[in-house]
Amino acid sequence: MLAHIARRIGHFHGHQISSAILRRMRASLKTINPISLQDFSQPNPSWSPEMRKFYDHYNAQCDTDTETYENKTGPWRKLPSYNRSIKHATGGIYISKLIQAKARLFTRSVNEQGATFEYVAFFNKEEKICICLFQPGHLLEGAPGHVHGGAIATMIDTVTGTLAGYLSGPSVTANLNINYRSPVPLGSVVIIHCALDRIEGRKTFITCKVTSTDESKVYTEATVLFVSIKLGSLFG
Ligand SMILES: CCCCCCCCCCCC(=O)SCCNC(=O)CCNC(=O)[C@H](O)C(C)(C)COP(=O)(O)OP(=O)(O)OC[C@H]1O[C@@H](n2cnc3c(N)ncnc32)[C@H](O)[C@@H]1OP(=O)(O)O
Repeated sequence: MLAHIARRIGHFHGHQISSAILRRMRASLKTINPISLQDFSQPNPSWSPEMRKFYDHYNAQCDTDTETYENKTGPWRKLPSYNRSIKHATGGIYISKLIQAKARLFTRSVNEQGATFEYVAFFNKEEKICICLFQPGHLLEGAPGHVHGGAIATMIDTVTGTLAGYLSGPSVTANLNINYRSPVPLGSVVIIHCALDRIEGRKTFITCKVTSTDESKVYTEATVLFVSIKLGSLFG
């Protein structure tokens, strides 16, 4: 666990971060609470047998043991998912300390297991792709019995953004273009497939497709543009 924390402090999505930002983050580490380092993408009782089956399938093909962080062989890396983008970083971006203390990553802001965004993502560095198993919960309803389009957009933004971050460093979404092909049933399990299209200077173009687990049904297709930024610009 400690090695994992150290890796998270020195890197953002695998990219080295500047020493000034690092100093601020280290200073704020004094307040670290081990409980708050919970990885929310670990299996929990709300996961359906199908979600668990596909998690086991990809987890078995990972390059790092999820529990011990020891190396093994496999093309995938399971990405941990915390409830803050960059934990404990301080700076001028928050209106008040109260907001800073209460801020949570949107997809991890509801504590009730299974109610909203249950997901786990895996990254394949060699192929520059990311897949995410997503089980949308009952609080994400849009059309009756189906998932709200904004919730689907949120997950597409999150997973493509994660891939862009790993490939190009700190980036923000500049353009998100979505075609909704078929409604996603609440409580089902879908796979969000993301792939690098191209990188042009600061611009990273990612394509995305949401499908059923057997990939026979396409629910959603998207293209997303991320623009890389200096991490310091987020900290004032
Ligand atoms: C482990 C933790 C996991 C945590 C995992 C969590 C992942 C969550 C991911 C969520 C990500 C978000 O939602 S981020 C939040 C939503 N997004 C935002 O708030 C971004 C707001 N927009 C901005 O800040 C800005 O507009 C930028 C940074 C995008 C661009 O501003 P800039 O830095 O001044 O750069 P600028 O010169 O304008 O643009 C650079 C190049 O991009 C092009 N460009 C810029 N915007 C666009 C656009 N909308 N459509 C087409 N092209 C564009 C320009 O033409 C230019 O191309 P050329 O001339 O070079 O060819």
